[in-house]
Amino acid sequence: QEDTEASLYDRLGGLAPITVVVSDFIDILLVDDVINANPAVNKARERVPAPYLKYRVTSLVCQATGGPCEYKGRSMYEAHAHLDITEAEWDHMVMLFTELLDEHGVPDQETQELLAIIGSTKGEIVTAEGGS
Ligand code: HEM
Repeated sequence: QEDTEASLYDRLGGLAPITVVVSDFIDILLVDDVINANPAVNKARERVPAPYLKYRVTSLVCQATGGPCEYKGRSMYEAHAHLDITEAEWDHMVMLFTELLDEHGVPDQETQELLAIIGSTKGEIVTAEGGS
């Protein structure tokens, strides 16, 4: 990446479009049957307010894309270890995210960069041992 290239944050249009995509994405995950089949995730859904999650995920994405936010939440491992997230649930989440970016008209280059950022967290988030 050249120094002169705009940050991913700027190319996505800044905080307003990022908040919309994050909000839509969390709304989709909260009612998704595959994700909610995980009992620990389903339970967390009742305990953790959606607006809180949207705020935290937005500040993380804003920071990771080069925006002016500072993520102050837990590490990805601390936030997800108790959820026993499987590889299959992860793959399903990535599929839903990719579809959503397409619906919002996010171009291919920016989509690939966002998927790379998400992908870099997989090792901390997918902690389930077996299939389930
Ligand atoms: C299948 C994939 C995922 C599922 C099912 C999932 C689900 C959840 C749930 C249920 C919580 C609340 C946990 C609790 O407080 O008990 C949470 C927190 C969070 N997740 Fe995820 N997550 C996934 C992937 C991701 C990814 C890819 C990111 C960002 C790259 C992310 C960012 C966060 C953040 C920032 C929090 C809040 C941390 C805090 O409270 O300090 N999650 N997630």
